[in-house]
Amino acid sequence: MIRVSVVGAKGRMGATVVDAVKNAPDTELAKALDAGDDLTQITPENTDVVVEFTVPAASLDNVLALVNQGVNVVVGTTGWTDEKLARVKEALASHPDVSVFIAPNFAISTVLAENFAAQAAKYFESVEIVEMHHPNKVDAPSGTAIHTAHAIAAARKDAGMGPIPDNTQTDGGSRGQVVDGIHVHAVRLRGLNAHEEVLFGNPGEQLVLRADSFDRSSFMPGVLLAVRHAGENPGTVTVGLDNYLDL
Ligand SMILES: NC(=O)c1ccc[n+]([C@@H]2O[C@H](COP(=O)([O-])OP(=O)(O)OC[C@H]3O[C@@H](n4cnc5c(N)ncnc54)[C@H](O)[C@@H]3O)[C@@H](O)[C@H]2O)c1
Ligand SMILES: O=C(O)C1=N[C@H](C(=O)O)CCC1
Repeated sequence: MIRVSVVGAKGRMGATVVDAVKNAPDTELAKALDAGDDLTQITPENTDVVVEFTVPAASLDNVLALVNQGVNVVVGTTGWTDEKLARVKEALASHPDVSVFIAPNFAISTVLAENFAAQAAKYFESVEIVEMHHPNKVDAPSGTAIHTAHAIAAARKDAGMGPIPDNTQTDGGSRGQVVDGIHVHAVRLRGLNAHEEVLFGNPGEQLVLRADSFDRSSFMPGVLLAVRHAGENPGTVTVGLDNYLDL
């Protein structure tokens, strides 16, 4: 049995992970901790891997503490930047037996949509991203949309494409946030969970890639997949569930 601890266990995602870990045939719950709890309770003696779903402001410190305690970490919290990733790599250099895995999105549909978007990117002049989430979400744009924008921008750059055409002369904020040259629009609407559309355009044609997570259960197969792979690449940080899919 894989012994899994959950940090952020009282949150929407953390509580769903606790149930998934209890119900999977090959995992068992070790510790379930939330804000204010002492993370030093989690040790390699009681835990094989920690799943961390908290808030962007707390996640880096949690991951650093857990790495320093010698346990593998699977992270779903958003807000990761190159600077934060560099801090994790630095910590792993002193703990070469530990691995960290971060996924902006654990839903298979969304991971596939992002992969398809990266493939489509070089064939379309225009692209914009619309992400739509429940109104309790604290960050915008979503970590997934930022990750998708970077993947599309990298594919456009590899293909030697120039800037996306846009003759907007005045913008009162209505064109969204520009991430790596790509406009990203965030919708917060009661009734939604987590949804993303990537709109591609050429003269006379459009391609729309859309992924919908209607329920948090959509993330659990991906979380369990990452848990089962935890520790495979010790001393490294891996980003993206696509690393564990046959794409
Ligand atoms: N990767 C994915 O597939 C995926 C899916 C859904 C949500 N998310 C992300 O996961 C994060 C959590 O989302 P949520 O909807 O569960 O949020 P939430 O607000 O419901 O839960 C966050 C939990 O973290 C706890 N917390 C806050 N600070 C803490 C700390 N320092 N130590 C321990 N626990 C702490 C809070 O008390 C709360 O219980 C967000 O960043 C969200 O964007 C990622
Ligand atoms: O509900 C959330 O919050 C989600 N956050 C992630 C993001 O910001 O991309 C993944 C989807 C759900």
